[in-house]
Amino acid sequence: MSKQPSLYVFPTKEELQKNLAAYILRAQTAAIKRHQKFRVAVSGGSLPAMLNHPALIHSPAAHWNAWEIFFADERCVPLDHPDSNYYLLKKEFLSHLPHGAKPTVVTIDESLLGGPVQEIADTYEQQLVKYFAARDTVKLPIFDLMLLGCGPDGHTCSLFPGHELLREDVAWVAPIEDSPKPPPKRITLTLPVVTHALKIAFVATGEGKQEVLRKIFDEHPELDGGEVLPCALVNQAAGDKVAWFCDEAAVKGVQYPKKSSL
Ligand SMILES: O=C1O[C@H](COP(=O)(O)O)[C@@H](O)[C@H](O)[C@H]1O
Repeated sequence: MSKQPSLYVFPTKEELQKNLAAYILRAQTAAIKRHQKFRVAVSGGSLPAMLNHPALIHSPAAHWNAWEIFFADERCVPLDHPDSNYYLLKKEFLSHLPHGAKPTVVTIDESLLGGPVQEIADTYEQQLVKYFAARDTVKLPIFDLMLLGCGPDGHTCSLFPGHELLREDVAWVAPIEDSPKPPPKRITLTLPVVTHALKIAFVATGEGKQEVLRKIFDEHPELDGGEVLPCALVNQAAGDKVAWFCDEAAVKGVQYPKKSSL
């Protein structure tokens, strides 16, 4: 059995969204069967808009009230600020859900903004402990699904190339105060938490992602002692739990074997 991530490529945004919806609903159904809940972590950036498709939003297979939505990373700004990942998710996805759909959405504690970022991270981690500890009396939470973006520099969540946070192996949620991409103050799930999820889906589209996808899939800097990009670290650690959803523009020039259907 292959232990490699799957790289799915679709000819249109519409096809990508439909296949992503099918993948998410499959993960949801399996999770509900296992533990009556669907625990998913969601990124900001270009990801929330990809969820906005009738194949997901209006699917009769979606059990919204079983969804527990967490943030893969969040910017330390008010929840109604355009930089907030919650704000984006609400605008692009949550506000489009059918009447009566009431997923649980776990946001950062806004009352802590302005104080230490460490406290915002610790408080978010305590929220995770509250949701996960009853089932997972273990070292790490087990998300049913991570829905992640990939920045043009290879970052995911708020885990940036070369940053010391990539070595964090105790905390579930960590603060970052020097994010190279604004805003500088954020919190993020840590790499061990991300790679411990049952399934991890990346979405990367457009020619702006070509170069980084070539590096992630075709180059092996670790063999030459080079710097491994955060998205590549997830690929390495999580193997066939990882599925990439891309369009043709993003994978132009990528040699890694591609798939066209789930
Ligand atoms: O800053 C962030 O960027 C990444 C990637 O965003 P994208 O627009 O290139 O997809 C995103 O996944 C992360 O949640 C966000 O905080």
